[in-house]
Amino acid sequence: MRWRNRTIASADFQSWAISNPLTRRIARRDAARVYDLVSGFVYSQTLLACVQLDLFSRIGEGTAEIGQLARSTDIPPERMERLCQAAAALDLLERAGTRRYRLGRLGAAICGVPGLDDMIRHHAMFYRDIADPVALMRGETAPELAQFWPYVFGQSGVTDQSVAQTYSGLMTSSQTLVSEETLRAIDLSGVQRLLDVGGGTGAFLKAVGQSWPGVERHLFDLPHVVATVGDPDLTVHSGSFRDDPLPRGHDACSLIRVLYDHDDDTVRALLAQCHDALPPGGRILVSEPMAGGEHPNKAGDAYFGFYTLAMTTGRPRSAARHSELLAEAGFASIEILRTARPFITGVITARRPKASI
Ligand SMILES: C[S@@+](CC[C@H](N)C(=O)[O-])C[C@H]1O[C@@H](n2cnc3c(N)ncnc32)[C@H](O)[C@@H]1O
Repeated sequence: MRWRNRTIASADFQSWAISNPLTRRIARRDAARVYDLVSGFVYSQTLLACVQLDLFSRIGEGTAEIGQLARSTDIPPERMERLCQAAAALDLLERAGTRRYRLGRLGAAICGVPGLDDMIRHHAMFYRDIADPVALMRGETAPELAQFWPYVFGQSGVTDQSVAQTYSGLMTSSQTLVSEETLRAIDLSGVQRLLDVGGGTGAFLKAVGQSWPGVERHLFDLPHVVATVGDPDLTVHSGSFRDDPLPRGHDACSLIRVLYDHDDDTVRALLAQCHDALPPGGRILVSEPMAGGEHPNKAGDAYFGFYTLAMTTGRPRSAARHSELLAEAGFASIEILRTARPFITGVITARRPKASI
């Protein structure tokens, strides 16, 4: 490895590799990847500008001319053209003639995911938080995300109904893909009563109802969050898992995108609570984006690593680490399930052993 890196890091080797027919392809690919790493932030900001200016919905299914887009967004035409060209380079838009654009494949895909535009918009805050990554890592900044997701600091943190509504709205809209992936991976046959702990506005339980209509669905979340649940088919329990006992009488419980918000001590206490609340043989389901452990991945380790850093709490965990924490809480039959899009979520199930008291 040391030899490999020393060789690759040599300028002479780089210029030889790019002209040698045997190594040219790899050298070009690596150079392009480095270029993308350097430019990644610009790409993200291009996307953010498109979303903030509603370019995708302005263009819709048709085409739009630069002058028209410039007038409707109050951006000078020359700059609008720059943005459209940048967006076209990223497959967000496509050229449809001189100074005219239609949606590109990625722009169309973004329109097809409900709530994704809101998710992208809230990244403006995250980007500000990571603008000085070293200061963030040293703890010298006051990240905005820590204020945006105040519930992680406990029940008392949420006092403003509008704050609860904003983050619940984001969670609900981003839940569609997570539910899809989770429900594709798990089998709920035999489950009679499911408690979704930290269930937000009930989007996951709604999806459970569609795929598993026989399952009785219960939701537990903070008082300000459950106040936004409008589904009469759900039984709602309000409380904080930090201070209140979890409701009993369920044979399964789920934690969807809950654990990565919290430190190990909170997670240990919560898993122990879930274990105690379940009957012997009861199932627990954990679904959230996961880090890669020995094989670091972009979504878990890079994106959520920094996201939770900016939240100033929580961390992404690998499936192996989740398994350790589940075993520590007394769970057995731990299974790491495969999902088609692990960058959206990873899924683990386990059971309270039949013999445990
Ligand atoms: C990241 S959101 C996930 C919501 C939902 N499970 C989803 O995937 O869309 C985390 C959820 O945990 C809830 N939560 C955080 N701390 C809590 C606590 N102490 N007691 C109960 N729920 C809590 C939040 O209110 C929020 O709804």
